Amino acid sequence: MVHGCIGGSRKRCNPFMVAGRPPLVLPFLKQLILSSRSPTTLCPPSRLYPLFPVIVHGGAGHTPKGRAELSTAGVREATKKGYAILKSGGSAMDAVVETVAILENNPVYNAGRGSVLTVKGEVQMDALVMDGRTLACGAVSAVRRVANPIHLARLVMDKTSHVCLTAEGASQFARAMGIPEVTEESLITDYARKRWRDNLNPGANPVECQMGKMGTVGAVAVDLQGNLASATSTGGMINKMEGRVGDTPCVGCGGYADNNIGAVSPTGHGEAIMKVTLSRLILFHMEQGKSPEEASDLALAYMWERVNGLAGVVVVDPKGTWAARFNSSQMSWAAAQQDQLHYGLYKGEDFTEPV
Ligand SMILES: NC(=O)C[C@H](N)C(=O)O
Repeated sequence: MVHGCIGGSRKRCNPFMVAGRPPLVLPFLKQLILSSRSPTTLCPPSRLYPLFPVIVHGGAGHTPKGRAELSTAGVREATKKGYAILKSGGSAMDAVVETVAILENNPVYNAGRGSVLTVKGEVQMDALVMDGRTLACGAVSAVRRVANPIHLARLVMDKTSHVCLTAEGASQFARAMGIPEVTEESLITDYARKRWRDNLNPGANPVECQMGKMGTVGAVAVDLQGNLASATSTGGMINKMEGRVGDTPCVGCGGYADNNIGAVSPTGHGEAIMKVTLSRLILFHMEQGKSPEEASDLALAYMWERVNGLAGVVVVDPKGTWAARFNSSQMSWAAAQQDQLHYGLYKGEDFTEPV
């Protein structure tokens, strides 16, 4: 099985990495640059001077023609916002949560407004955040009538002693936190309703349909302090059973972040992702010395071999080396680093433009 060949190993010792560093580190770097001719000897300890990238996905699968442009445009815009947060000294956690919230508000994606519907025609959403500094995490599953499940997941992390709140308990917590309840209708798009109706037909195959058109959203980032974070949000799988919980809110499946290893946010067939604990499997390979790209490919290949799973991932290590990989036919993704925006949709694409 050949994987999506978007890869993001970026040069770590590029003297241009000085761009955007806080003023404090500039004299040190200047001195290093002046005292050496070879760029490879200029590389400062990357833990101290990470390249603060943010890498974002808008779902793996096959995006129908009319929606492909919208899908990549939304991911690019959200990535720029996340990057601006990092560049101004914001935390990786703020960057990934706000990036994902922007995508939840965009009806193009299967998250927040635009979520796919359950078999009963309702919206039940899952979300997860994880902080690589402390391994703190927060999740919500099967939550209804909130505009931004990712904000609620963060509140679970910040304000409770639990990791995951589900269904009505999550809604009660949202009310207690003063998060306004939105109507079910405001989360449902015509497109989601059409796909729901189409998949109610006895001959329909909702999983296959979903593999054709996904749209979960997620982001990983490294900030100026070298902290990593991951955030993922989804409406789940088309016409899922009431109460179905997918990979997204499950730590190690729908995301992971550990400052010592890396951060991952996946998208794809949740049941397959859960069976191989995809995010943690990728980090396991990185712990064994594999790059984000190699680790992603190994884990995606394993998932395909063992359970025929299709998925995509964005991954970053503490040095800022990143990858966007998928074994589905497409994944809309974008990454910002060193004032460059990288993005793509089909296998092999890596377009660049200034941020
Ligand atoms: N579109 C997706 O990525 C679906 C999500 N992983 C789920 O199974 O809930």
